[in-house]
Amino acid sequence: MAAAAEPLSSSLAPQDRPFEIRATPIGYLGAFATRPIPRGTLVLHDQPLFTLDAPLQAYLFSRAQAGASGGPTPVEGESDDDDKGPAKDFDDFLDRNIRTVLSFKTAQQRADFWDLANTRPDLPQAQAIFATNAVQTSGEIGGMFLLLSRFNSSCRPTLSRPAWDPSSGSTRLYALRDIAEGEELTWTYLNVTFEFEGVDARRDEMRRVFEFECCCPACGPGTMSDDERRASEKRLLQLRRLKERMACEVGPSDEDREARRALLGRMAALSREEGLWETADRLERVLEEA
Ligand SMILES: C[S@@+](CC[C@H](N)C(=O)[O-])C[C@H]1O[C@@H](n2cnc3c(N)ncnc32)[C@H](O)[C@@H]1O
Repeated sequence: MAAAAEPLSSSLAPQDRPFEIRATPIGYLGAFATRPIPRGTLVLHDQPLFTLDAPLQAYLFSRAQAGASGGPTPVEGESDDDDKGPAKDFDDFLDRNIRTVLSFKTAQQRADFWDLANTRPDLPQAQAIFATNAVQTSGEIGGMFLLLSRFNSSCRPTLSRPAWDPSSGSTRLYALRDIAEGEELTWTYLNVTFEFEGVDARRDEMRRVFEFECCCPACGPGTMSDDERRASEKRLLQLRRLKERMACEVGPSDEDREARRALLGRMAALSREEGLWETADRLERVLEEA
């Protein structure tokens, strides 16, 4: 299988990876290209240090609250914290389970985990690091990836969103366009349904979901001139309107089909102008089949 031939980024020496982790101009860490990366290149391929299945954890917590004992031991996350008494709440329960999982990892892996960003001081520390960095693998399962955790979000990302492969238990991120040496490697934390929203709506959504102010090149203050910002907002508004019109062009006639194709072509071109490369590629694939 082709996937098996692609080495995990974490198994490569840092100098063999096409990126390095270093400070961004803002001060926190990020990943930067150390050489030109052609469009389509597999940039990051990694396996999680561990995963947490949210529904399973909720079930285990309710079981622990109910004082359940005996019966089969659940596979994931049952900790041996009996000496500390019952967990105070769900966050405490998750924190303990993460610590238990970590106790089976190497000293280096544990040190790398504790070194990751923590923007959730409201949570117990292990759970806070998980909440700051975990990435969805499949369904409601969160994956804790040590390298991917250093990649920041951008609303005009240079990389695709992480694509989870259940057969290899690994995730892959690809270059969406040619990337120059020194450019930051980013992906979009926001769900694609938000891709056509304007800067204020995106920033609000980032704050609501991820609890930080988005400083990416498309959102950060001073990253665009007023003219560029106006042009961007106009393109996004056009894209939202075209998307609404697409929903109406569902008829079976040749004319309807041509109208759909014209809309898709216009949307793909606008997306590309806006730097929404992944969306443009997706629309072009739909256009080929329309
Ligand atoms: C998964 S970590 C990314 C790596 C992190 N910057 C570091 O220093 O390790 C996620 C955190 O990075 C910061 N971050 C990521 N993308 C950002 C963005 N577009 N604007 C502002 N902060 C961002 C936020 O603090 C967020 O909680």
